[in-house]
Amino acid sequence: MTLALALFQPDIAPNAGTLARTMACFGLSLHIIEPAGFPVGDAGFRRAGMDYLDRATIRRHASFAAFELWRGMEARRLVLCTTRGAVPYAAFAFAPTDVLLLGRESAGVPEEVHAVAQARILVPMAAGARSLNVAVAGAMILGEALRQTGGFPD
Ligand SMILES: C[S@@+](CC[C@H](N)C(=O)[O-])C[C@H]1O[C@@H](n2cnc3c(N)ncnc32)[C@H](O)[C@@H]1O
Repeated sequence: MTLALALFQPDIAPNAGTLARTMACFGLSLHIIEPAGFPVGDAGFRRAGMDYLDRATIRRHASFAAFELWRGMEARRLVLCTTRGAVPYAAFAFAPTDVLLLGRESAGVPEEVHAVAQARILVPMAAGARSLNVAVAGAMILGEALRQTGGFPD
């Protein structure tokens, strides 16, 4: 089993496409928790994902409950990436089977999802900065998780 990335009800198709491409480049799977703010096959999603989408492993979950069912079966830890996180991501000890959850662009994740996560991590930012673009935050955190767990392809 390898690291996975999940998007909670993503709003912006090109961000999701960018992350689908990123995951395809590392041979990892992307999980999309519905409802997304764009249809399957959205042009912006395809433009950002380019031909990498042909080799991307993307799994859509109908709801957070359905995602949780899958996660339970795989016995993966849920690591929430959040601007309200307590642990700076580089100081966090990632496991090779973690699923890294990113919130929606407009609103992050609801309280109940915050509460379910086994860990909450953040990319520290300068005072006054609200948040990073979700694809940038995801790429930074994924890179550190891959580095720590030896997950980069040879
Ligand atoms: C544009 S941000 C969401 C901003 C939203 N207003 C909020 O309060 O969460 C979209 C997602 O990117 C991730 N993100 C953005 N900046 C981050 C940071 N500095 N540390 C960790 N995750 C971050 C989080 O998963 C966040 O839910």
